[in-house]
Amino acid sequence: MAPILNGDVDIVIPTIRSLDFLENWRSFFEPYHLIIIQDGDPTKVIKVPQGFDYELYNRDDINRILGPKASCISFKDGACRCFGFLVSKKKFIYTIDDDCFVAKDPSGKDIDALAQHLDNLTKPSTPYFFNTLYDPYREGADFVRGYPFSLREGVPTAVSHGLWLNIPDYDAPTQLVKPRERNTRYVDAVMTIPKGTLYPMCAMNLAFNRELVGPAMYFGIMGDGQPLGRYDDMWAGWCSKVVCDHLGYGVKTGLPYLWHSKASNPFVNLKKEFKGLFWQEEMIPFFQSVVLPKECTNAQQCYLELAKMVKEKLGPIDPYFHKFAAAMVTWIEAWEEFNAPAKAKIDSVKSA
Ligand SMILES: O=c1ccn([C@@H]2O[C@H](COP(=O)(O)OP(=O)(O)O[C@H]3O[C@@H](CO)[C@H](O)[C@H]3O)[C@@H](O)[C@H]2O)c(=O)[nH]1
Ligand SMILES: [Mn+2]
Repeated sequence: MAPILNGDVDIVIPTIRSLDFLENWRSFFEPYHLIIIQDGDPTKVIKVPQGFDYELYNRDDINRILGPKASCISFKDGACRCFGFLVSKKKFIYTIDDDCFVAKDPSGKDIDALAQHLDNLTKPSTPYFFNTLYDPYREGADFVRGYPFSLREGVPTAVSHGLWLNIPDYDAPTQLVKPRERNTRYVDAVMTIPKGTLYPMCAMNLAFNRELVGPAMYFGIMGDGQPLGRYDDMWAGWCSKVVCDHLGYGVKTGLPYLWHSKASNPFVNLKKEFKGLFWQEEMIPFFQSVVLPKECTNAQQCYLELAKMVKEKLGPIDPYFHKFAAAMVTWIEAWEEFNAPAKAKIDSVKSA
């Protein structure tokens, strides 16, 4: 793949707090364009540190730009970040939370997380056969004996999922029983998540190829007025993984690390997550059973088919999933409006 230029990347940041953390990233982020999604009170002024090239959207902007379609963008939840994915025109997206800082590798060197993500996204993935020496395209590694030569070309990588030192991304029950647990383990590896395997995608340190999988990176209707929160990135991770598996794209996890500085309140988190803790026992078998039609040849078409399946298969769990399926269609309508001129198969879903 051609080398990535600064102009090929947007950094999307959801914030309901402050952007002071950007000072810590200045040497790595200053050459790139930022898309800041200001959640919460639109009258609050969020200061962007001097010298950054950015566009900032608050709730009033989202409502003005999307009109009635704004209903598919969450309010009072980090899920609002997907509005930035929608309005971006770039090939690559990196999204990061505002309480994440530059981590150091075991040698004490600052980790340029964005550079590692872009390296992950420009090298192939190996979803069809696991390489036990991890990333075979990395300097100093290769495919091990017995690895089929017919599979060594790999497939395009659509998602790069990074990790976090210090505060781990635990669910509320785990946070409550292990309040002082910190992740101090730096694992020097990047792995492809095998085809047919789901994973808990965390949006704290996440990059993806917007052209390959952007339409499937919808973070759902969470937060204010919704029965669920903190399953925004999980939902997008399950949807994008089944879409990548269907389209023959790869998903990687591992390096880079960043330093997650703040533990969110476990009691607030428990309230947000509560229904998800048991609904996920039905959502995950649903995603594991998804088979997308071969006629679906891009992420938009796959996503509209998924919306139909969500309505049919998850709708019986709770009326929320009917709303969710409708929001998935609205998201694609907005995506088409902002991106692909070609009309996706929206009519067929609408008539379903
Ligand atoms: O109402 C809100 C709450 C938060 N944000 C912004 O979203 C990110 C993540 O917030 P926070 O760091 O408080 O949440 P964590 O529990 O550490 O993060 C995990 O939960 C996921 C969000 O569901 C997140 O992707 C995971 O990493 C910050 O930038 C907040 O400012 C918001 O915009 N609105
Ligand atoms: Mn956090």
